[in-house]
Amino acid sequence: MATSKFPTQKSLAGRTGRMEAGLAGWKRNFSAGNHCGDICFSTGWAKREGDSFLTWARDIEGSEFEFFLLSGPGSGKGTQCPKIVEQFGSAHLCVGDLLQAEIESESENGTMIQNFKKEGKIVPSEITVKLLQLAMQQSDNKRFIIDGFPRNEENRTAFENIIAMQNIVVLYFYLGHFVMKIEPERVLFFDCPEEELTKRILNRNQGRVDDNIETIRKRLEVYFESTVPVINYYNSKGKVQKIDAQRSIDEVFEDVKSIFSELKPVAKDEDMLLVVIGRKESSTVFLTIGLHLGLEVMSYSFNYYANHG
Ligand SMILES: Nc1ncnc2c1ncn2[C@@H]1O[C@H](COP(=O)(O)OP(=O)(O)OP(=O)(O)O)[C@@H](O)[C@H]1O
Ligand SMILES: Nc1ccn([C@@H]2O[C@H](COP(=O)(O)O)[C@@H](O)[C@H]2O)c(=O)n1
Repeated sequence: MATSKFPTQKSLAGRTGRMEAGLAGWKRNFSAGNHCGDICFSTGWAKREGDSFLTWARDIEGSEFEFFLLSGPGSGKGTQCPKIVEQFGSAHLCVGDLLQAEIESESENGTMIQNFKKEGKIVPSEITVKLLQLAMQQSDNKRFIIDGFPRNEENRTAFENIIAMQNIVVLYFYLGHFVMKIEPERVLFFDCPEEELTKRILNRNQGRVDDNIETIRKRLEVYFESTVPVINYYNSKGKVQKIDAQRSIDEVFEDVKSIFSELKPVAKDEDMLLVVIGRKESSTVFLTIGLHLGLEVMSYSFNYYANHG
């Protein structure tokens, strides 16, 4: 989460016409000294026309949606992505490429990453998630296709807990639904048999250090052992869209296109209850998030405060 994008308390005070009720509540609590302590809760009803809850939650993360592309090595992820970008304008973030750029920049982790790659092993999430976050923050785009990630449970939980890893935890309630983690909007799975994957990689001819039969075997092993369970996890949540990838590039893209064309179902004029829980100054965060999202705060209160100090 790029908290730096949020307006500061100073700029917040300078904005008028919006969120007056919220500001009044915030000032009351701030002057009562309720802003500092171990845990504070701030809640309020907010509204924004034309956006669904999902889009709204994604704005907090700074993105409208994320698609994960999760399939076996050589299934055609890197081939389809430029086509998606061209047609739908999303940003393509290929974790394999981000790691390769680290190797080439000779950063301190470069050699270690290179060794993982040669072995077909998965680089620790600490590194990949950081690279991914940075790439997302640096992108002007708000729609991301994340290619080749999460490759294992560790990748998945590290990514989904980005928010919790910050000092503040933001919870959203909407009509009884409760979302605490950021998850991808959808997961595309290119279904392709092992023999075809191997054949494609061996014919790829891009000089990759891991495109040899020995490493391909290891990569496929890692794929079945570690990535397939992640795909199954998202499948159990109804997020996976399987595409038969053993067809021509154009035929595969036809299916991809129909999935992307369905995007952005938007509900109208929804009211939402935004709850912010933080170790400090949840009120400020509540209002800053509201402003950042262009929300009209309809009512607001600092409901609960507990000092465990
Ligand atoms: N539908 C297809 N039919 C035949 N060949 C394909 C198809 N899609 C991609 N290829 C070829 O297969 C090879 C692997 O494709 P690509 O690099 O897109 O796979 P990938 O899923 O990104 O692989 P990796 O995970 O190893 O990076 C490339 O040489 C590509 O041109
Ligand atoms: N989440 C990831 C993605 C990739 N890697 C490493 O990079 C290699 C190549 O990735 P491709 O997506 O291009 O197949 C892969 O074999 C891993 O070594 C990773 O560690 N974590």
